[in-house]
Amino acid sequence: MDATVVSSPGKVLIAGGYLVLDRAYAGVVVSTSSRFYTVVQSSTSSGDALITVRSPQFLAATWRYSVKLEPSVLVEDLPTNTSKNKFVHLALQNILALACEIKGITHVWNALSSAIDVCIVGDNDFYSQRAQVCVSLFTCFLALKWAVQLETLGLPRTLASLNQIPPFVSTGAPLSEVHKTGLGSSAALITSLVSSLLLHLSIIPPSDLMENESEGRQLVHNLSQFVHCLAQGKVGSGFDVSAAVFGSHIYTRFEPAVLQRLLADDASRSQPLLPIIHPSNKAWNHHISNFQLPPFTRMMLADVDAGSDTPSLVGKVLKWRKEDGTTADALWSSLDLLNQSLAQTLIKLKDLYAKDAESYKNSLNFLSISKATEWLARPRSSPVEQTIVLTFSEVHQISQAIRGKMREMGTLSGVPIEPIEQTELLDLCVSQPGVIGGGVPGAGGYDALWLLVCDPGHSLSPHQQPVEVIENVWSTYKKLDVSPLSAMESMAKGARIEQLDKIPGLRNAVSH
Ligand SMILES: Nc1ncnc2c1ncn2[C@@H]1O[C@H](COP(=O)(O)OP(=O)(O)O)[C@@H](O)[C@H]1O
Ligand SMILES: C[C@@](O)(CCOP(=O)(O)OP(=O)(O)O)CC(=O)O
Repeated sequence: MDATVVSSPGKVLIAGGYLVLDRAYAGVVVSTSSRFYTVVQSSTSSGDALITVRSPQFLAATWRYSVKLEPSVLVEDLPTNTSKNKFVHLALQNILALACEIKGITHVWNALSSAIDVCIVGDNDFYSQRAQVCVSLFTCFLALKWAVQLETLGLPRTLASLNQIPPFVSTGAPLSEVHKTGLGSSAALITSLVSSLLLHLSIIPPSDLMENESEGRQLVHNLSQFVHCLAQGKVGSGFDVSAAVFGSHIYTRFEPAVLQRLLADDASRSQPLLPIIHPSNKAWNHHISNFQLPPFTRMMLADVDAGSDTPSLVGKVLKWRKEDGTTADALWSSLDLLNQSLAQTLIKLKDLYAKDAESYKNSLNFLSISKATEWLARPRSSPVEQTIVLTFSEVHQISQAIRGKMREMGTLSGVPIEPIEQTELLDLCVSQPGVIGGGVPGAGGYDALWLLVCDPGHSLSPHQQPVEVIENVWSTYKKLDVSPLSAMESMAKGARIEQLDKIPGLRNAVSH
């Protein structure tokens, strides 16, 4: 039987951090070209395990499970497992339980008539190369591979250097020690695991993952959100899982009450899943509205420092919001206006391109070689081009205003949302030619930054492309350690069925 392969993208919340936790406010999430891949195959190995899950990029990352379907579904770690993976285990338990409820025990037994091997790999972007240098002596030794590639061999910290690293490279560390870059590894992993197994067990048809709005995709969403909340032990806004399922969009969260009974009952597993997880359950009131970055622009991401602990930032901001409701409400309202106008102005650019591609490209050539503060200095020769330049300039101003409000949130709540070190770096970046805007993604902190730059797709000689200008700023920046990520926006909308041999390096990674 052929392998069943599904990939799911990572995420960057470019606007709406903290606000998106409240259903009254929507966030703008961009899905990334960097993805998690789950490959399900029949297994030739015999033994007690019905399901073997492997993550070959990590040390000691094989988990073997026995499965009972009667009297109730029970997936158990084999005693020989040397580590546990709560996310994977909970996913398997609940996927099989839901599958039995939908298609019956006999169907699931037949689908599992031979043991299965599940292999999970993530694009290199999900894990920081730099962090490996310091996590442990052992990984220090192994990380020399990376250091040798990127520094000792004189390779600059650029996108071209990243491209020279083999796909799905081994991190040389156990999962527990690896430093994540904030692209949402667990959400992308759970979504690709849930989708691939629901497909493999014939619970959803492949056609459902080829469409954006199918019942199967909604089922994947609801089950992935549940498993993710259960594994994380908390209900976040869910924008990360939503991006992994649906791709870039404007996200309004679901009311957490929809999962309350299931989460409370998990230990006894006495509740049926289907009435709650089924797409027809109206209590799932999340809202997904279409969004995509404008043509000929590129999102650039940098992994900045040692990272921030999102839950502790969230706790402090929400505590302050409760204590100073009036100030917070005013801030939330003004920030939301800016967030929504950022989304709509970016969408407007897509429409302007659709109306007059030539004027759009002409404008982009000009924008690419001048700083945003100079874009309106001289009027353009045609009114259409003037409108396009004006609209790009609006995006710049709105994104700068959002940064200002996020800094205000940080100051008022005593949380380093855009700490001064990040402000200095971002100010330097957004003052470069061709840079439209940027900020700290999600909860902010020290760990990452995003930029939107013009990407005209042809040489601007004698000028550098904005992407190159930024790579240069990052690789020569001294005050912080800044590494680019190779991710850009994913044009594919969320979870996607893949062919094993069409993804460079995937078959090789899976066969290790
Ligand atoms: N490649 C992988 N293979 C298996 N499990 C993984 C992998 N990457 C992440 N995980 C699971 O996700 C967990 C990390 O979740 P979390 O700390 O919420 O990360 P994130 O913030 O990236 O979503 C890990 O402990 C592990 O259980
Ligand atoms: C604060 C938030 O609104 C956004 C956090 O976004 P991040 O992208 O910073 O999240 P992590 O993946 O956990 O690092 C919390 C939420 O929406 O759940």
